[in-house]
Amino acid sequence: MKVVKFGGSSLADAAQFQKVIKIVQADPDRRVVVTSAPGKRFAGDIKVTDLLIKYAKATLAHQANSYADDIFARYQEIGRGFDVDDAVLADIKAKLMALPTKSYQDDDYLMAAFKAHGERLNAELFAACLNQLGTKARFVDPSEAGIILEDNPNGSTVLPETYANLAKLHYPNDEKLIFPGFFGFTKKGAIVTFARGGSDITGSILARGLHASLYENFTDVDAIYAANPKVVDHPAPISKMTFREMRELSYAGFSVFNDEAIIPAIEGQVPINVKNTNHPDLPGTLIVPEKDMTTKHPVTGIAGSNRFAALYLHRYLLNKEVGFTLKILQILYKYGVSYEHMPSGIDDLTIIFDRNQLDDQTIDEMCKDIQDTVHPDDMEWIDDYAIIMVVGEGMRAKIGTIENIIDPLADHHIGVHMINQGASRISIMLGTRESDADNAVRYIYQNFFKSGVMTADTYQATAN
Ligand SMILES: Nc1ncnc2c1ncn2[C@@H]1O[C@H](COP(=O)(O)OP(=O)(O)O)[C@@H](O)[C@H]1O
Ligand SMILES: N[C@@H](CC(=O)OP(=O)(O)O)C(=O)O
Repeated sequence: MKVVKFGGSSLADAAQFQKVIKIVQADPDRRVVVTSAPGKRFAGDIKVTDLLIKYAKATLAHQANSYADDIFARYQEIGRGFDVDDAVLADIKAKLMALPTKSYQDDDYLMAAFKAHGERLNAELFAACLNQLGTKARFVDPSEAGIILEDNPNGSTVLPETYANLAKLHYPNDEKLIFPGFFGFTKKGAIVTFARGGSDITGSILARGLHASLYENFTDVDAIYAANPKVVDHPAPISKMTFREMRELSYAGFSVFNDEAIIPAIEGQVPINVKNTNHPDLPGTLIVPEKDMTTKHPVTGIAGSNRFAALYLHRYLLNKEVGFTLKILQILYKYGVSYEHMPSGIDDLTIIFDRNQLDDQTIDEMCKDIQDTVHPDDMEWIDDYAIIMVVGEGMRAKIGTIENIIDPLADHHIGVHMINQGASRISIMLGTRESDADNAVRYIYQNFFKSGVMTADTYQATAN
């Protein structure tokens, strides 16, 4: 049995729905389908999830608005394209209109419930379209399947009982089960969502919980490429990579697959196949537990992400001082802030944060507290910090990779603030200024893939 997930770009309108339905019908093993909310139809379009966020904010601000009509228009266009029953569309409209009238634990839970309706209504509509075309399908609510998540409304994680519940779920041979992605329920029954891009996580949880033989993840690119195609022109496609490589690359900016979504697949050892809805016959990228790696090709991919900020601290004899780091960690704990990395030198420490979890007021108060508590000689908040991650299982056995990463950056006068080739032996992490990040990815890519180090063609040939 295969679990198959379709992203927002694959379900953006009736024409895309048509392609997805053909894919689902083409393979009887595709028995469990996960849908995202309708995504962008063209550059500059707005995803339904983003419209729902605006709708929630307007509701919280008691502002009159027409977002429910705008959102409904997206579903109506799709439903009309398949002649679905008027009652199905009327039900979608009623659910959208009713959202502001329901009661919620607090504003964050309201936001989660609004957002979740993007996938919920799309899954209901998708099931209706399949049935209309004669393919038996049933919408499955996450509460019915027992997808139980932590009490964290907009960045939740799965609880272990979900897997015990999924073990009891029956999936018949003659009926497709259609699950909405992105959300689940708390033990108290409130809707909570994963972080943005979290429909990938739902697919992965179902693949693990239902012991799928494959998790197919359909999107709008032919493969996962060795660099983001929006940064590097025609990057080399990756035909096969390991779970660990994907985890590191998605963490550092390969947004094609959510970084948390890899975890359930690893736990269940379910291979993932990322494929293109618009070219379903192409093989895409296969993500597997282990792969054969020749030492000739150290790098699989290069990712860059601007979502970071850093706090740099300098104090002489830092290495001799007992409890310096502990005091800082206690301050982070007090503000409920987690850190991503903490590279250090003899007298220096840099703490790298995910900028998305911090507001300006928290940064000010936290920095003041650190200043007053540990009295550093020098302290700097770097708001425009980027992380570049160069990843490849082949790096473990290859000496000299670091030169091929650093040299092109030095040649182009790109400052590197941090290099970390620590615990993970399959990646090297660099810190740069945000404005340098895209160029850093381009120059490193060129050095490995376009010069004598490795070409896109030889890379593909060996990866196959
Ligand atoms: N290394 C990469 N390879 C392929 N796509 C990438 C990569 N890095 C970033 N992307 C982006 O990820 C996008 C697909 O992810 P996403 O927009 O979340 O799709 P979906 O709507 O299917 O969920 C691609 O269109 C591409 O712009
Ligand atoms: N619709 C949600 C969840 C998601 O995973 O979407 P997509 O598959 O379009 O990335 C979002 O936009 O965050």
